[in-house]
Amino acid sequence: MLVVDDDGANRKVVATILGGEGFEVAEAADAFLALDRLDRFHPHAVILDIKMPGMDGLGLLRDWRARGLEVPVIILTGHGDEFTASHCLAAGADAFLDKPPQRAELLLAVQNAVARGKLLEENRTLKEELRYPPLLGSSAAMEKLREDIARVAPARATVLIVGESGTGKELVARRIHELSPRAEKPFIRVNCAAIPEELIESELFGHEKGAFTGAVRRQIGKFVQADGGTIFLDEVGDMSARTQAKVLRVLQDGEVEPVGAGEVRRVDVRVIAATNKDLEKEVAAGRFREDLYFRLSVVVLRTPPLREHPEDIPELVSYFTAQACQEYNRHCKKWSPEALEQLARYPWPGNVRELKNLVERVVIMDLAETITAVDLPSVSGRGQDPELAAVFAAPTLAEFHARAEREYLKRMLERHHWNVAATARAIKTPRSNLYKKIEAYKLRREE
Ligand SMILES: Nc1ncnc2c1ncn2[C@@H]1O[C@H](COP(=O)(O)OP(=O)(O)OP(=O)(O)O)[C@@H](O)[C@H]1O
Repeated sequence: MLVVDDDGANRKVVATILGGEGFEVAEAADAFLALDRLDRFHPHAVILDIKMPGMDGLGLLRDWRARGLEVPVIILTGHGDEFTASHCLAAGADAFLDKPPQRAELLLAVQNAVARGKLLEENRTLKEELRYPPLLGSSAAMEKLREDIARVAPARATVLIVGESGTGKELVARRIHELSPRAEKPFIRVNCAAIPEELIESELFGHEKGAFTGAVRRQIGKFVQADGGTIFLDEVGDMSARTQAKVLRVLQDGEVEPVGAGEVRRVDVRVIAATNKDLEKEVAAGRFREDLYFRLSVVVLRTPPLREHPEDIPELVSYFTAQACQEYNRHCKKWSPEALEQLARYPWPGNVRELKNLVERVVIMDLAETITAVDLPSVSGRGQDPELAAVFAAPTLAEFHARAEREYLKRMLERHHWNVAATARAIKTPRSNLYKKIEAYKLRREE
């Protein structure tokens, strides 16, 4: 349990009750320490006071929830009224108790919170597994990458991961963290390209309340959140010169300066950066600081584009198919050898991400049990499907119906190897009707 209260005597009361029941209790006297304890101890629940100097309990709770921290929170306050209670519950508190806490009431709230926390944790593990699959691929290129990851993980060295979009740079960063001595500490990802220029500095380094217009609350920066752990700067090539200078300072001196704070704080953070830009070119063009580039690129790992290791496609496809079938509740599907060959010939400009999306689309469409090359028009013509384009180019509705029907029948017949009886059965139309349509649309088997 984590007890957050600026009043030491109150903390002791709660800690004594909980300690007496065998709970392990950590304490924090303010919002900053609370975050630190949260990271360090991963408590099963937090007992939080509202009135505290600096950031109050409600602000802290909102901040945690906004960042996706789901730890159960029990609010304890001496100023309990309905208005505050409804605010706390709306902000994501699990329970709201008056001070001084009644032993039985407190224990019941804690037990409920712990039960909910366990469910959350199970849920999170499942979700994480869904979101962060293992780094797949047994090709020589992927084996080499895995070896490099294992080699650099234990050191504190900064790592720069370069590679095209969708090649698994984030997965690599997570693996490095997981295999490092920091694995139990936070892994914080910042997508430098997704944050507006004027916000990135306070996002990374935090800001004081009132530091600029709109800074209504104090914000703890990502570098501080990552203290003891790893920060992953994704799309690092997209940082402004000003932010680059500040990041350089953290790398050189381990110091961060929240916007408007006027003082620095020391952090111990391992930096992993990733980019799909050619950073050397960016340096040459004067858009990226050379000194920062040298600092970041102590170790460089390259994630290979999928077209360089097409032999991994069957393994990836089988993993993503099983995953999608489970997620969308579909029967498990197989891929025909021809379909897999077709995938191997495609150049995959969007790499593994594109492959994963294609597999998901095919699974959702819920075609036959075996997926054949016919089901993959988008990869056979580099994303173009002229037949379908022709259907949608129909000038009238009647013409659209006709073209769509023709195309549909043609594909269904091909899927059933032009066995008219089987096709008719599959699409639930009389065989005679199908023969008529084949005549009318002049459908012929292509050899
Ligand atoms: N080797 C791999 N094994 C399993 N999944 C992978 C692999 N490579 C990529 N993926 C999956 O492909 C998707 C894209 O991966 P990721 O986000 O790590 O790519 P990225 O290189 O960081 O892309 P971007 O540069 O666009 O951010 C994710 O869903 C990831 O799980």
